[in-house]
Amino acid sequence: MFRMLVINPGSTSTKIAVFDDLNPVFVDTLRHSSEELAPYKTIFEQYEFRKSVILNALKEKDVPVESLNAVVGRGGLLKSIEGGTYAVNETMLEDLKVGVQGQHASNLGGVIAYEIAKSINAPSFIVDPVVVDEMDEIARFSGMPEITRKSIFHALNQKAVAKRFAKEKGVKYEDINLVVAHLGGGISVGAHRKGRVVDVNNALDGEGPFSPERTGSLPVGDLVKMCYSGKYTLEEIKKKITGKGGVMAYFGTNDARDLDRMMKEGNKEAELVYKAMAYQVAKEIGMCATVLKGEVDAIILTGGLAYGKDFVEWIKERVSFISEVVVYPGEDEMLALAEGALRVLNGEEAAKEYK
Ligand SMILES: Nc1ncnc2c1ncn2[C@@H]1O[C@H](COP(=O)(O)OP(=O)(O)O)[C@@H](O)[C@H]1O
Ligand SMILES: CCCC(=O)OP(=O)(O)O
Repeated sequence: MFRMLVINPGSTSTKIAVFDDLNPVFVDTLRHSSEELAPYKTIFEQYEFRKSVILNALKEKDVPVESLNAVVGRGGLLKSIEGGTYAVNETMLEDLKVGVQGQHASNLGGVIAYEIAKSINAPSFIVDPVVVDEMDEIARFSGMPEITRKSIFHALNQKAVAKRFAKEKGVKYEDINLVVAHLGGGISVGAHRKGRVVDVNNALDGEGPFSPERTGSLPVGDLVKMCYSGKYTLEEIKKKITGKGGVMAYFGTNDARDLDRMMKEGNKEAELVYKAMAYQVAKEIGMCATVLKGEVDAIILTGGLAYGKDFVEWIKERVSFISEVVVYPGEDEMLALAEGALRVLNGEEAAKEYK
């Protein structure tokens, strides 16, 4: 039996779990308000805060660090790579610290996993990081030769729920076509063609629907004017797109439950913004259906926002004509991380090397 600590830092939460093989000892979601994270200027400055949250949770649950056989983290903005389980190595640590493709909480997953594992001489891994890239060549064009579209998305959960759906239907993931919408702090909508995510919006950096804390795609001319207005620094503009965009920009919160509550209290503006987010998700799903030439076996809605009953209904009413819509609220990321690490610990597969 192998005991694994699983660490999953997201933009609005740190999810942690301990598994004995695939049996959960505990699973916990620690949500972080925007005020709580506001004092940290960079993702890396959150390192001590997020690590202490994890170590405290282990203490509270009476799980000694020494009882762990491995630590696995959600991997971050590394160079684009194929999916799988990777051993954390020096090159990866450097790239996570720098954030070679940008800044996101998941950059801390591998780093914290490595540090905790090192203290007990155990191995550390990441699985299906946010830079998994299976995009078709045709999907990479932006219309400006200097800019290539990138695959940055909730790869771990999109793949995990897609495989769960296939298993429940008794078919192989590699034999079906799906559109998967991960609805979290960031939103990604991916076209899965026979086991490969052939197109997906960059969920981090200004593509796709707006989300609880991101703008998604913007009217580019207006954005350029804003950039040259002299009113904002580069860092301020970047923050307006990722972190302070979307629902956060309209209402000062990245917690969709606040939006839900405001709507139920009769706030019409909150209702419209909430509905507009669902509208944009539905449009993105429609786009992915065209990528798959209309051959869509199912649309899967997942992530924290998929707990919102109204939100799910608003999306469903626009996309149900395409195919069956299946809802897996929350995520299967913790189990997927444990499974990825266990396959290596059991010797079923070798850990991939990050170069
Ligand atoms: N019951 C719920 N109803 C509506 N939104 C919810 C609910 N539970 C969580 N959320 C929202 O889901 C978002 C976070 O999703 P999650 O997938 O956990 O994000 P991340 O991993 O990106 O931090 C937040 O905006 C949160 O408010
Ligand atoms: C970087 C892409 C994944 C992402 O946006 O995750 P969160 O929703 O957890 O921020």
